[in-house]
Amino acid sequence: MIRFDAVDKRFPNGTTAVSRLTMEMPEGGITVLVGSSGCGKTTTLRMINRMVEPTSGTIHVGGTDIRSQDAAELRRSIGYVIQQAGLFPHRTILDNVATVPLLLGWGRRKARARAAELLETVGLAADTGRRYPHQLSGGQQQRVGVARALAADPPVLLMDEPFGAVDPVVRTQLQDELLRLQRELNKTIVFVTHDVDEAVRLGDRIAVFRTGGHLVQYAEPAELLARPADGFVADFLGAERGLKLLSLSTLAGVPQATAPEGGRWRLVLDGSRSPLGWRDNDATDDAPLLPVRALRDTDSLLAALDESVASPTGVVARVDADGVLTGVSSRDDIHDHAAAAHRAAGTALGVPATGATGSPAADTAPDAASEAVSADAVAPAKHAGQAGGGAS
Ligand SMILES: Nc1ncnc2c1ncn2[C@@H]1O[C@H](COP(=O)(O)OP(=O)(O)OP(=O)(O)O)[C@@H](O)[C@H]1O
Repeated sequence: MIRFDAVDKRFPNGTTAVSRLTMEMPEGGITVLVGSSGCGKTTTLRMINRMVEPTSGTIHVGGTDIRSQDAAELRRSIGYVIQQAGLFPHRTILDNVATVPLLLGWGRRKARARAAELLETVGLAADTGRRYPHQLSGGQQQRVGVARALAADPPVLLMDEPFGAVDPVVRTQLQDELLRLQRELNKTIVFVTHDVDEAVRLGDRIAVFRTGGHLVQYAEPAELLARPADGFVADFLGAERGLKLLSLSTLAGVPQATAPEGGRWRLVLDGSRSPLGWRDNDATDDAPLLPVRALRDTDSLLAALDESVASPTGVVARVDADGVLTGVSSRDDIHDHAAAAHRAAGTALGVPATGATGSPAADTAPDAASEAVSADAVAPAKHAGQAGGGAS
């Protein structure tokens, strides 16, 4: 766990970057720091590995006051990933990844073996190791950056806008990879981003900062979206707060019926009972099938809502993990469930907002028990590994 106690940072030019920051970043979780430009996110991150020293207050990592540790040693024990990856241009990818193990005295052979293993872990081909950074795409460079940060197997990983410079498709892939890695590695990750969707997708907890390094709200994504502490947080989260909240709920609890027969639309299946598309019975026999985006229980309610309005059939095809049809869900059932998920998260007007809370234990859980929505349905979709995606 990382703990900030009344931490201030004032730079010599008089700028207050961080003000009286008290918060805990839980072990094995992803804590995301968000807020407008210049609000102190990077300064907060860099104080954790002593690249920036606090003006006052204390920071503990794993129970140890970081001032009691040698700064260089501390830095080597904490992974650090930045935008543009920050790779050494004249070193091969393998040597870039092996940097910290070599500094730690592992020996060249062992360090390179570890580097090769990590390239595979982050989804890069083995021969990537022989190349130089300029011979890789931006997304590949970011993967190398993550591999390099993981090289010495540090318990803590600091990530400063690591996916900020890549296009949206690659960004989503990198986010998926990070979530996959995190399920295996269980690191304590502190992640800075400007992007609310990225924060909601990745964060176990999200800290929203305002200029001057003031922590305005610190909560789980669902609570943040359902109960922004004030107008600043609500504005920062954006107009589609309600839809973003649905990206955190899964389709699991939505009722299913058998696929329609005899009406205008018929679901065509292949030999393994996987949906191929919708047949319009009013159209000619040679008319192409209408595409179907079949969804699994682990897909998000947002994906289901999207499919339910995009499909003229008004129903969403549901499949199991093998892609085999399990039934269909109606637009009305999906809408009802979406509304229930909102109520469960406490979005009803008039629910008092929660302010900045330093300790995770101080936050109140949404009162889900009274709502007609199953626990599965409000489980974060990201942990199911299928956030927003459709079955294919
Ligand atoms: N070395 C420095 N000397 C003086 N002021 C600094 C220094 N580093 C940062 N600042 C100021 O401290 C404030 C917080 O900066 P910081 O980089 O932490 O913000 P940020 O939230 O990460 O911003 P961004 O999202 O734009 O990266 C800003 O006003 C910035 O100009």
